[in-house]
Amino acid sequence: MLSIQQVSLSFGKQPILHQISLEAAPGELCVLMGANGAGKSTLLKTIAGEYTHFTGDIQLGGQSLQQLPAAAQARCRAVLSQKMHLQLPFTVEEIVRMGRYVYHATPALDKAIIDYALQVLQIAELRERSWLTLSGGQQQRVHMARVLAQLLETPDLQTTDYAGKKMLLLDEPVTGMDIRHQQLALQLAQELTRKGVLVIAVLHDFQLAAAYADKLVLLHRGGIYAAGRPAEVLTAAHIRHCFDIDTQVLTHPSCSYPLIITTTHHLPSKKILANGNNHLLS
Ligand SMILES: Nc1ncnc2c1ncn2[C@@H]1O[C@H](COP(=O)(O)OP(=O)(O)OP(=O)(O)O)[C@@H](O)[C@H]1O
Repeated sequence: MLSIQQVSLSFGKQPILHQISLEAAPGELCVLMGANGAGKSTLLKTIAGEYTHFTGDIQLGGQSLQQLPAAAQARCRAVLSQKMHLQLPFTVEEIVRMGRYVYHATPALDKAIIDYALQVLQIAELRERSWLTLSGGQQQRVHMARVLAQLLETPDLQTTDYAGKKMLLLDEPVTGMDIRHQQLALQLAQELTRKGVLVIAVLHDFQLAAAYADKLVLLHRGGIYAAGRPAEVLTAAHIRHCFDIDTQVLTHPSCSYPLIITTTHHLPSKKILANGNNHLLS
């Protein structure tokens, strides 16, 4: 469904993505990981059509992304960005409704899908509230409901097969969510993959990535350092190289994925801290 061939992208003279090649199939949950600044959001935004000045080729369903009109892109993929800048006091329901603008569906179908998305994300009781007054985790759930409303064609997760038709791009979707809602959001993503949706998600949490990813792509300095099943990619050596921390990768009899525990902590030395932050140490 998604084919990325030798994609490179710079901002000014600064190269950010280098020769990225990646294939992702319908029904796959592909997780992008990497240290801060590795290029995850830039890659996601490029796939989302936000950055068009790349070299190489990105094909979506056999069509070059650059040939697909913006409206057609919006109907086949939904995007949850890392940062949402909303200054106006939209209600929760109004924000979820924004997901439906790309369609010209009947008001009854729009309402049924919005109601369904609000229920799935457990925010139905917040529907009249101003988004500005919500907690960070609640705001994130509203945005998950918005992208769900954009993706769905029927108000359920059973009747429609989306294979080859829909892609969901999630940039740090669980940031700010408590552990139960993190699980809820990723179980929803997993459920969507079972209906054929291709999901690409940026995650920072090793454990969540290991538990939910079908394919894990580890980015390092704008290139792909490793890609494959979580157990192949999340090795202590790869983590050491890309994150500069030591870990132990464990197996557990009741767990089908690797468990990662950190074994060393690399804080700056006391001398460096003292030079820069005297007031903190006094
Ligand atoms: N619009 C931009 N103009 C210039 N540089 C940018 C721009 N967007 C991102 N960068 C730079 O590109 C690099 C990759 O940024 P990106 O946001 O993709 O990283 P990331 O892997 O998502 O990091 P994080 O984990 O911190 O979210 C960083 O060095 C960043 O400063």
